[in-house]
Amino acid sequence: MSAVPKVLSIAGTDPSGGAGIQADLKTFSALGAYGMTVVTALVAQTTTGVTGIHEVPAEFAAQQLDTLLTDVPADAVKIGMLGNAALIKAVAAALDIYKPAYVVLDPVMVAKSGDRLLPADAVAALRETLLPRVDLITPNLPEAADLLGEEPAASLADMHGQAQRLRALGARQVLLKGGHLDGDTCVDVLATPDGTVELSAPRIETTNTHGTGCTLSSAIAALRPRHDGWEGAVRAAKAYLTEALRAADSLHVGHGHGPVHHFHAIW
Ligand SMILES: Nc1ncnc2c1ncn2[C@@H]1O[C@H](COP(=O)(O)OP(=O)(O)OP(=O)(O)O)[C@@H](O)[C@H]1O
Ligand SMILES: Cc1ncc(CO)c(N)n1
Repeated sequence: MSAVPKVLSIAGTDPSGGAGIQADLKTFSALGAYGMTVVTALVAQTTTGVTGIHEVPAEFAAQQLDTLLTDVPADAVKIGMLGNAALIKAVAAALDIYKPAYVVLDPVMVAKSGDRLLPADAVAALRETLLPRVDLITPNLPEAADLLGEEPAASLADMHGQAQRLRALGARQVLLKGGHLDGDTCVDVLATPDGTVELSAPRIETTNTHGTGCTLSSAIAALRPRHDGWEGAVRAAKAYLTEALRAADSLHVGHGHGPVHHFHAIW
């Protein structure tokens, strides 16, 4: 077997364990990767919403990155909640220094509960500073609309157009997630330099959707070192997420949108 990939999540916390850095670590472990973390923000949140955010000073996020990456290089990096423009710039600077092979950016802006996790005035920093430095971005429909300054896509045809326009902004690969559209299937659009493909999965009927975006982006980061290209890693990650949504059926956590379940074995 090839060496175990060491995968870093740079993200905020979720004490309920369903989203954020906790979801990322569970995903890494379930997929056989070695997980590492740099926390950007402590978030008081659960399945029902966010009650407070305590951001880490950008210099201290940089110190965590330097301390970690000088000892343990990451084979892949997933970036989630960053919270403000200073944190965005600190992460961009670390990418320039340490040059990890694979970087996935989930441009987290708003939690499923509707609470903002990135102020509107920091979206430009994300677009201009980070987007050109990463390999893949994984926006949902409202996030793509915010990055482009357009209305959210209302159809698959709109999604194709927006995925292409996000590439034109400098993102090398774009996975535009269609979970927010209606229908029996959840279709995401992957735009790469080779063209645009639709990735479809059955829509699981469940209210346990807390952490779907975090799980998908960290699964892609964990799987990318084991695949030849982005499309294979993204397809495998989406299959994993669909199983985690199915497994959430036996999980009863909280009074809001329950988390997906990273079921892999019973010992
Ligand atoms: N009910 C469902 N069944 C199957 N797949 C789903 C379902 N809901 C979302 N997905 C898939 O989950 C992934 C995340 O999609 P979504 O658009 O919900 O992301 P998100 O809004 O960023 O999530 P989050 O709220 O965690 O930030 C996509 O691949 C989407 O197609
Ligand atoms: C910290 C964190 N990151 C991402 C999400 C996804 O919405 C969340 N709820 N919390």
